[in-house]
Amino acid sequence: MLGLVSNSPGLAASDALKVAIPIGIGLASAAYLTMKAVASDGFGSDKTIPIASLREGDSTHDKEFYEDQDAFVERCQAENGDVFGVYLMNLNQIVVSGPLVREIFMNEDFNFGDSADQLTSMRSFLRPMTKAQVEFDSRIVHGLVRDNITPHLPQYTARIVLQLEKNLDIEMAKYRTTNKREDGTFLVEKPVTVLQQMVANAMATVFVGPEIAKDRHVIETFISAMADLAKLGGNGKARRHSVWKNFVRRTKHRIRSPLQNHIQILAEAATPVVLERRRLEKEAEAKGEVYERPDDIMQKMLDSFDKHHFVDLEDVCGYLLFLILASVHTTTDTSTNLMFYLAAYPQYIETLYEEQKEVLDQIQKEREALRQELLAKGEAIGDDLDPNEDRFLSAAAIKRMVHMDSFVREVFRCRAECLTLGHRARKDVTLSNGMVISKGLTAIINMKSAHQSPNQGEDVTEFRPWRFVGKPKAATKAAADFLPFGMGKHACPGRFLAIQELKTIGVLMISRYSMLEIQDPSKTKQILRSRIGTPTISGLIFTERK
Ligand code: HEM
Repeated sequence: MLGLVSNSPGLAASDALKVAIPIGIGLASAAYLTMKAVASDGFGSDKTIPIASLREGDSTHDKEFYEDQDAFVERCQAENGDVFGVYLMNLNQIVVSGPLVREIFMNEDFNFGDSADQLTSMRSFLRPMTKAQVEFDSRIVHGLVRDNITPHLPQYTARIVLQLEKNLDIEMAKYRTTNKREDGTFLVEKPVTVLQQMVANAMATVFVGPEIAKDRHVIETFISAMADLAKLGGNGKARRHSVWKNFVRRTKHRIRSPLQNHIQILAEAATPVVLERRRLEKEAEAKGEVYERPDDIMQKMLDSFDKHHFVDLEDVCGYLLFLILASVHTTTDTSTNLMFYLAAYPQYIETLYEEQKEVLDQIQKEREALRQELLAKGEAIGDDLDPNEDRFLSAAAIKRMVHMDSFVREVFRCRAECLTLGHRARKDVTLSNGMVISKGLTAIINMKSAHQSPNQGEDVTEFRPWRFVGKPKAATKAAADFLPFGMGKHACPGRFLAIQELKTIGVLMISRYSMLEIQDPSKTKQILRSRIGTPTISGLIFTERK
């Protein structure tokens, strides 16, 4: 298998030629497609789908939407019902609301990736991730997460917590000294940079293992790959589909996607580690000993190399980088947002702090009782009951923190964009209400109809962090009433890891800081509703817990 560790195949000059020819053809097709889009009404064959009226003076719905998403969606739904057309992001899209939302997620003829690609040319960016040119629909990465991470999460927790804790302390120490204020508090101008280091290091130890995760170049490349992805998503600016921009991006990516550099850096760092692992495996075999396989996703991928038809180590690194992008970008962004919610609603911090103390006290008591039981029977106390680990943040302890779980779920519920998670139709699809969404159109989800439905309880427009306490509504439960992770077969397989990390980050923060404040409170509303990938526009002030 190691023979497959190749020299990286950076693009040769001849590849530029391969791109030059399509440029001419591409220019002509771009012009043709633009004309075509303008010429047709573009909302498909079903004329019973109402089109939302335009505000006086507007030629599209963008301005009204970006001014006040809630008011826009409310007006359109009141005027048109659950399904209506909008001209948004330079695309004709069909908004789907209420119970019909489920049909979009559950029908394989709608595709989330197709829609994301239409807006961002994401697939040409990601293409170097797979040398085998496996189709994006292959679900290899879905399976890797579902089979290797989710069921074994408790095994990875100690490593994750250690990395989160260590990197939180390292990053905060920088600000504590340089940004100390007279009242003893200190300012972190860009909290996202703290969270980036925490999350990238924690994810790295699970995906590529502790040896590679120690390499600063690797962590830096993960963080900069994330920035490249955020750039593709528009860095929080108003999204706008552009045939021309897509054409230019795809052409550039075909010459060289920025992802290629990141993959090469990872492959270079991984090569000696894989060689050493291979050596140890052979050595163990020769001695007739059992080789203790390192417990990380890279090893699992190497062990299933043939099953997944990987081509070489660089190919494996491509998939790993995709997993890093899917996990680090989303989790960093959401945990940063979580910090701002803690700052905007400081009245809830003490309840969360009390909860963690109670849960850890309880676990300590239970472990002590087990130790006493063993002693009474004259049996030895194993390492698993080491008293030094009684107050460790285990997966079980994090699970018991139901207020933190509810807080995190409420952050997701309140933050969600009103219209998002577009799914493009691969063929004409008839909904159960008889309406037909034509092939090529994007069904965009009315999240407000799900997240602010009366089924969510009282004051659905308000942030009520204990809304889900005592209810069967864990933050991992992807369903029609909770859609940040999608739902159905394609629901995010990484949500169990993501939620556990988010809760841990919340717990670590409030165990060290009794108060977080938004440096510029005038930006609070904008920050709390910011779209994923939006740069944060205010710092945070931290008060250390006495
Ligand atoms: C706050 C964190 C996260 C959010 C909000 C999030 C959200 C999503 C969403 C909306 C989808 C698309 C669902 C659909 O197609 O309808 C998705 C897919 C996916 N996510 Fe996540 N995700 C997060 C964290 C993670 C993590 C930590 C991992 C990896 C461990 C991960 C791995 C994936 C993969 C592999 C897919 C593709 C699934 C498929 O195509 O079947 N995500 N995620």
